[in-house]
Amino acid sequence: MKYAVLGAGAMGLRYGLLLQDAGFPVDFVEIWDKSIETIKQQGGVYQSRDRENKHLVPVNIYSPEEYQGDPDVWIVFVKQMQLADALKRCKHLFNDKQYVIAPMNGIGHIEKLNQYFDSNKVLSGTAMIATVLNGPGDVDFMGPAGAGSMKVVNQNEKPDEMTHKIVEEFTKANLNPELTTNFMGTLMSKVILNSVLNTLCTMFEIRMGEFIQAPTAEKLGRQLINEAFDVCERDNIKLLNTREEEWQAIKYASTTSMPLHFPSMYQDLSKNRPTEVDYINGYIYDLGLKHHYEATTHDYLRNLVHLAEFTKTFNEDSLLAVEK
Ligand SMILES: NC(=O)C1=CN([C@@H]2O[C@H](COP(=O)(O)OP(=O)(O)OC[C@H]3O[C@@H](n4cnc5c(N)ncnc54)[C@H](OP(=O)(O)O)[C@@H]3O)[C@@H](O)[C@H]2O)C=CC1
Ligand SMILES: CC(C)(CO)C(=O)C(=O)O
Repeated sequence: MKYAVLGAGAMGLRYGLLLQDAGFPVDFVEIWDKSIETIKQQGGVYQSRDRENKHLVPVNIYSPEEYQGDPDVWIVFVKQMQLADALKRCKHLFNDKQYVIAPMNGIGHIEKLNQYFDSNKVLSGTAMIATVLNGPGDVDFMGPAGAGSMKVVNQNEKPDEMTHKIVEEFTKANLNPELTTNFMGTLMSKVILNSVLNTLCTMFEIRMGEFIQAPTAEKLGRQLINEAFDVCERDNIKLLNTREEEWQAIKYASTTSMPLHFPSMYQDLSKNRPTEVDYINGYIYDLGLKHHYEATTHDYLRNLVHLAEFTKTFNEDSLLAVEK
């Protein structure tokens, strides 16, 4: 099938380049001007693995306004905050034959996708695939070839022929997809993992492998997991994991599958950009509120991440102004 990847950042490039390498036609539709300019100018994307073997891979890249293709499947990988604008800029490109899959972190994307795609053609999922964007058009795949895995899930929880074809082609591309039929349970299991790892590693500027060695890691992690599970139970979400399994998944990712990874939230903070925390811990807190339950630890942590964002953009001049 023909794919268009919306977002040529870390994950968009990883998915698109792997599919292209497996022989499928891929176009990249990018919303970040600097990235389009750089990729066109350098004649492709620089791809490396664990910082080694950096090489140039030619790609097709367009702005939404330039693109004229009609893909079978859109793969959407932008930050949650960018999605509404990205979809608006692409709306002339969408039609009712196309499917969309968006395995982004956090929750906030589904209702936005539903403004343009019928829910029967919306797939989401989760990506346990660590990837770093060194800069525009320069992507680093973390882990050996074939590393990482993902879950694929239909919004209507009814896998059809197209779903199976997507899973088959993603398998050929080494993305290791597993099909599930529990929409919210699948998404929330990853939201919970990110609510622990992305926030805590980001604020302390540490890799996942450093976090997990901390004597307090388990206590911190389990408290967040317990609160998030309490919220999900109130919302009748049947999670894929038990509380214990969720902690073990965090432990496994941090010790075995990606210990050297700084979660993607850190990559935002370190470049002085806003994070997705409102779509992760913020989503858990807001969902709790709907059931008159306050997930206070998640709220507190969300605000700590916002404090970290603020300190990164703090301007010394404003302090001088306060002194006067
Ligand atoms: N990276 C990962 O390992 C994983 C990410 N995800 C999820 O995938 C989705 C897409 O994330 P991801 O692919 O990581 O994000 P991206 O790499 O797409 O983020 C790139 C965006 O960051 C901004 N940016 C500005 N300056 C820079 C710079 N110097 N270097 C890098 N980026 C810059 C640009 O937007 P602007 O200028 O508008 O700020 C650009 O569009 C998110 O939901 C994320 O949580 C899921 C699993 C793993
Ligand atoms: C790869 C992983 C799972 C690490 O938490 C992730 O989702 C991220 O970096 O945002």
